[in-house]
Amino acid sequence: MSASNNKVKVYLRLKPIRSGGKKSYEIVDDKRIHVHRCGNDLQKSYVNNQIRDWEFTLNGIKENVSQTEIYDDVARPVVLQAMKGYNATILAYGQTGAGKTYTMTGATESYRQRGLIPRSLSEIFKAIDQSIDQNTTIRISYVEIYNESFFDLLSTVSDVSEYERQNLHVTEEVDGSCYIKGLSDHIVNNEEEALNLLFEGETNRAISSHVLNKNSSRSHCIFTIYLQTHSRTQSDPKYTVSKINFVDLAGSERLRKTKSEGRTQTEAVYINKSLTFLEQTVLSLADKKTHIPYRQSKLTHCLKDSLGGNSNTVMIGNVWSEEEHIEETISTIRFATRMMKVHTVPVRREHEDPTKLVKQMKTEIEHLKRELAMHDTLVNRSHVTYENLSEQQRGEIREQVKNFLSDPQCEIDIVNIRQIKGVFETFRDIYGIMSSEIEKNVEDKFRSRYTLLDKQDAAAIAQAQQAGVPIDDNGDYLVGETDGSGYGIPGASGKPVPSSAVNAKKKESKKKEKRSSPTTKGQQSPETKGRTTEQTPSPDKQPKTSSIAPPPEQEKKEQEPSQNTPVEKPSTPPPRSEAFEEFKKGLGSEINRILSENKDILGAKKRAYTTLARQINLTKSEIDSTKCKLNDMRDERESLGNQVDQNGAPIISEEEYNELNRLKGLKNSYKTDFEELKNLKTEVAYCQKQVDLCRQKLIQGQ
Ligand SMILES: Nc1ncnc2c1ncn2[C@@H]1O[C@H](COP(=O)(O)OP(=O)(O)OP(=O)(O)O)[C@@H](O)[C@H]1O
Repeated sequence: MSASNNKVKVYLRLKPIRSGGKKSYEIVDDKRIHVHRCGNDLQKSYVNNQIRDWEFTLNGIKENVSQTEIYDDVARPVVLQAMKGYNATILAYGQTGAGKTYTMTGATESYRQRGLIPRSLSEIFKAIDQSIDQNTTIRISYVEIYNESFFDLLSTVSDVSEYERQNLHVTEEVDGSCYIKGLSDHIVNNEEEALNLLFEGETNRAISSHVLNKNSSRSHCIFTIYLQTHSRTQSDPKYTVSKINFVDLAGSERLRKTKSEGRTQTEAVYINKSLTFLEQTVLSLADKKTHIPYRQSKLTHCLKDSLGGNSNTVMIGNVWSEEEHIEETISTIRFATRMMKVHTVPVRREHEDPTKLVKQMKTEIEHLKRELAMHDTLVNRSHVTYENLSEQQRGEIREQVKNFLSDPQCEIDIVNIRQIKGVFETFRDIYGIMSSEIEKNVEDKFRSRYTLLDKQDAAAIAQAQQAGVPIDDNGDYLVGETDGSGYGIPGASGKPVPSSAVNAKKKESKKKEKRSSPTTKGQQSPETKGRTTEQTPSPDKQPKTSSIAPPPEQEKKEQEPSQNTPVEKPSTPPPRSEAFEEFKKGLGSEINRILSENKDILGAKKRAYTTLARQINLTKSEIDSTKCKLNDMRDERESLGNQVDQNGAPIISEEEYNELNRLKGLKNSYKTDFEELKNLKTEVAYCQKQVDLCRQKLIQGQ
């Protein structure tokens, strides 16, 4: 068994034939069985007379074998796998009285005839006792499904509440494992404790008597051994969990044969029904159907992980050997062959103990820290620590960053990741301080230029309106509406007011006024308006409860400039393009000059590059055509028969000689030009960088 894709292994166990009984089969080899109808059957009406012989191949045919052999061949391999962390399921299926309980539990009165469960327990506890490096905890549960209801067979030895006892139901785990919620499980420390629980459960099982079995199980029973194996090494957080399900199914029975009546008959109906569901599930699994009807019955639902799940699953098909049971025998073997087609994917269920894991990681961190410290000492970095930064260290980093920002020559030495993070955090702090300072500066600048009106202050607003400041119904000062697409100063809500949203009539009348009297008091010239729109600060930088209006005196001065007094600065700066042009002529003239120079040089270099590239292409095509020509000459020469000198070299014509020389010259100039082109390319890139740099400086300087 392995963790790869597996198929369910199926064995057939034939119950020893009673004395005087007649067999209906021959064993072909240890895997094949030949079943045939005897002549007597032909008289009976219930057989299909057409088919009389069948041959089946299974994983093993067990006739007259001891309980030991069955354990060693069938159960032991999966039990050993379970001890390594793989789930296991052992199923006993077959006709009533065929020996399922005998196989699973054995004959309690005889030690030699003990079944797979006691033998498995024995093997497990022996392995636990012998293990030096592993510590395994064993828990046990025992449940029966009687008339389609779960019953905890160990509830008598546990303090399970009545509610839990009545409400056992199947739950699926994330990894696909299934368990019965509410079912009691019991830790056992040795084989004896485990066997006691097995016998306790056995006494609680539903048993009835009928013609074919005086102790017939009337329910499906699942005895489960849970194993949790930890390493004895304290630090190892890994542990495995697995379980072994021993499933003793109730036997299929023909009421005619068992002569069941009353309660036993009802039980038989339930048993046969749930076995039909089991068969349907197995059929769907064997046919790889997309929907598997696990939930049809309690049995298939709780065996979901054993049938086509993550378990190593084996099935023992128990059959009677006598010919009178040939129908049931064939039916059991058919089911067994279908079961053989069911795939399972056993997975080792390894987990990690979180407490141990944390402990292990802490130790690992300590080791790594020590290793780092040793490494730092070796490379003379003994001053480096890996603890959290102290206040003093943070102060030092702040100082380093300040120096770095103020002095372009200053560099910050990288020491470790924590210090880098500290540096970035300091940058972020400084950025935060700077941006709020900038915001404040902008606000102060506006305050120095404009008068802020409190929207609640009706008197101030009236005064402003008297002075000709356009204020809308909301008390907002109207600006930025030259083209209908700009945005105004935000209203009290703080939201920017789209110019298109402003009352259209007002807008229209204002336009008319503007056309008739461009310098009307309170109105701005189109140019000034344009500037206002351009320089309107972003809405969030505005005081939220105030509107802005230019002081009336200042505005008057702006609109009625006197001949003698110097022209007042406009209330808004010029548009960007205009300001930029002014800057280029003034403060930025030097850098602008350098930029133009660099541009000229760049232009010249680019032109030279293009010319040279063209030249190279020409040379290349000349080389190609000369080569062609030389090839033709050589071909012609060779077709006429080569003449050679005393050294054996071919004698060529003067024309061919000249062409060869020409080719040589062309190649040389191609090589030289190509080198020059490469240099030019570098120069162009360099000039481009210089131009970009100048341009950047010019933009930043404005
Ligand atoms: N291989 C065997 N060797 C000896 N005795 C056997 C063998 N198989 C079954 N028996 C005996 O046959 C009887 C019926 O067996 P068992 O109770 O195990 O059948 P079963 O399949 O579990 O029936 P049911 O489905 O009705 O519970 C028992 O007395 C048992 O000891």
